Amino acid sequence: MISPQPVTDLMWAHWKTRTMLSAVEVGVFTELAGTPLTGPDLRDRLGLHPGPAADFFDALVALGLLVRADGRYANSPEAAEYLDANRPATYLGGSFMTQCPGMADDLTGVLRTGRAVNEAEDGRDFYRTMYAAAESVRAFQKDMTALSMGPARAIAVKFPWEKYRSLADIGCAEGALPGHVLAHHPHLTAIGFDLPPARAGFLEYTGRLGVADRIAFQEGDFFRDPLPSADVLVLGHVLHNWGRDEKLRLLRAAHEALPDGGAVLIYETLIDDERSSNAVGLILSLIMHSEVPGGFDYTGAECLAWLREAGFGQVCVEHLDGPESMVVGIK
Ligand SMILES: C[S@@+](CC[C@H](N)C(=O)[O-])C[C@H]1O[C@@H](n2cnc3c(N)ncnc32)[C@H](O)[C@@H]1O
Repeated sequence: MISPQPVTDLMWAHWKTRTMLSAVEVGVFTELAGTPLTGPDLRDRLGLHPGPAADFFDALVALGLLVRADGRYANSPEAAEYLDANRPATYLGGSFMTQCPGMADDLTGVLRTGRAVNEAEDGRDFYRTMYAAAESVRAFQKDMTALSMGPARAIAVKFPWEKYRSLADIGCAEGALPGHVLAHHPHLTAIGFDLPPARAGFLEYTGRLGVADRIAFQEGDFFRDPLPSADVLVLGHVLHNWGRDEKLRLLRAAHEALPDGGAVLIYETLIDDERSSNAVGLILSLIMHSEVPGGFDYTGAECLAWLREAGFGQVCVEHLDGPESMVVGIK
């Protein structure tokens, strides 16, 4: 008999997400920061009804977000790091709250029409609209940090930074990648390169990480201006916004800007070469179809071929964390 479990698991995934979001919304993880509490104390501080509270807290234990010891609840290490609103350099809860509810409601329409829900014509149009108001710039940047925190921290330890002195993050948003890499590697300096509206958020976020004296923001348009020069050029979740020709244009520009021996480092939720196991990579590609027409996610094999076409001799793919991988090309 074929078990229905794989499909019911996907339905329950929705409820698991909903439970985490309610915990973020009522402030469970922020309340528990540094202070384990009994169930009744936690419930009273959060103003929750006694009926469902115990099941709610224990569900969070089962989800790995809380731990329970000696009758008290405490944050798991992951919840303490990423869901406590008082730790703004690593807090992801706010972005989850805005990204998750209703986010995918328009997917069926996109599948039927092939048109972006926001009616953007391409990536340029998407950013023009997104960056029209300061609040939407900051909200977008926080969403980018929620996506790039995992790969940024993995890249900080997996890439051989000891061989290099400088990096430039092209399309840096808030600067999660250079911020976390510099926090791990005191010998490095960095430039964050992005459109002018990204500046304020970049300075605020990297300032919080205590690396402001080794990092600078350089405004520019990567389709019009030369890329900054550095030993390593990073393109994180950038190529997937664009069509094949623009992807190649960016890789050629990176090759031109790098010194001999310099590296381009691309990180994305790379689709596996068989296009059958990295569901997040494939779903993110669907999100590109619904937000930035022309953009698409791609496999490691495709990226290696583009890098060779752009002139990079030595190229490789390495898994980072969860659905994310990096592709490196040496000039
Ligand atoms: C999808 S976000 C990725 C942000 C970040 N690298 C990350 O991994 O979270 C793409 C970034 O490219 C920037 N960008 C888009 N068009 C650009 C252009 N023409 N020139 C420079 N930056 C651009 C956007 O402002 C945005 O910060």
